[in-house]
Amino acid sequence: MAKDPVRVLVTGAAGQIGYALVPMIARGVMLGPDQPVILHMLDIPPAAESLNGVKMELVDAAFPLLKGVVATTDVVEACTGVNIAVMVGGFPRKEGMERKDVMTKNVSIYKSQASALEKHAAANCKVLVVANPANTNALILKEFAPSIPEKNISCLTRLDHNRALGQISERLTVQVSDVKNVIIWGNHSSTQYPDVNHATVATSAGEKPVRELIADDAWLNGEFITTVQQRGAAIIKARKLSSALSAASAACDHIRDWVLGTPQGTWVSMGVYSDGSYNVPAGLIYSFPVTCANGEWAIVQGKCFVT
Ligand SMILES: NC(=O)c1ccc[n+]([C@@H]2O[C@H](COP(=O)([O-])OP(=O)(O)OC[C@H]3O[C@@H](n4cnc5c(N)ncnc54)[C@H](O)[C@@H]3O)[C@@H](O)[C@H]2O)c1
Ligand SMILES: O=C(O)C[C@H](O)C(=O)O
Repeated sequence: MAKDPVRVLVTGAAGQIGYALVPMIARGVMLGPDQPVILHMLDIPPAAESLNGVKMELVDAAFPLLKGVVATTDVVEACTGVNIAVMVGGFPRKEGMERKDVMTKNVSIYKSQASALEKHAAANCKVLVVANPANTNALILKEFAPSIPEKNISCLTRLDHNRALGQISERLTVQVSDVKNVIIWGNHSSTQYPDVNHATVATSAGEKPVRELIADDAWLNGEFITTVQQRGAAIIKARKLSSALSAASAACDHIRDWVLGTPQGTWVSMGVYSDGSYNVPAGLIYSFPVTCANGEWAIVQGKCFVT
């Protein structure tokens, strides 16, 4: 029997991440190839015409899984009945700025959208904040939507996680799909700590530690870390725009693993509220290693990087 459609909200849908993300969702990249979806797309009035253009393209693409499109500048209409909310709406930083420099503009958006989600989203809606500063925006959303369970509010550090996998795979000339269990600790900012101390690579002789295979601690403790920390800035310098296709893909990975589960023996990085694990103050939104099953994440314990 065909599944009921899932309603997925994308805010900032007329922007560049939105333009990369909505076709991925409509193709089943986020929720699976047998899961019908109804897309809710929100943007602000100056972007209304462009948003309508995205809607026209979604119709023209004739995605078999796409059962409806709501394209609106009305936050209540956008949030009504949504099961998943991907919060991309906001302003990206420009070259030379830190992500916290867009804080004033973006945080106020998350205050007002928190109450719309709280009042109008489906019960148990899962929320992913992408817009920067992502951890702070998620924290604001959590504080201003107290009836949404804390465990349902997360922010994106999967892009950093995927960037770390990508750097290891390039360095070792192995398939990125053979590398797993890196960890991004902390904020989606240049203060994050990308950790390879438990990461492994699948080889013909079994799983081997990344540190052993790379055999270059100076690179792993230096250039590797700064490359991952600074990758967002490097993309902005190269493209004159911030990352979009990789951010959209990471958002799909984040939601897919949260809803459908992480593979056995694999963890991923998610920005989630701290329960005090690893002595991170309780209530902060912080990136930890997590496994997911039955639609719930759990922080992986015992992977402390301070030895
Ligand atoms: N967490 C991550 O890994 C990650 C990665 C890449 C980008 N980002 C962030 O994602 C955000 C979006 O990036 P982008 O490149 O798509 O930007 P963009 O400027 O291309 O698109 C943002 C869209 O948000 C819309 N918007 C602004 N205020 C809004 C509001 N109140 N409600 C709804 N929509 C609103 C804008 O009109 C625009 O269409 C930025 O903050 C960027 O820094 C985060
Ligand atoms: O770096 C940025 O400002 C955009 C995004 O957060 C990224 O990491 O690519």
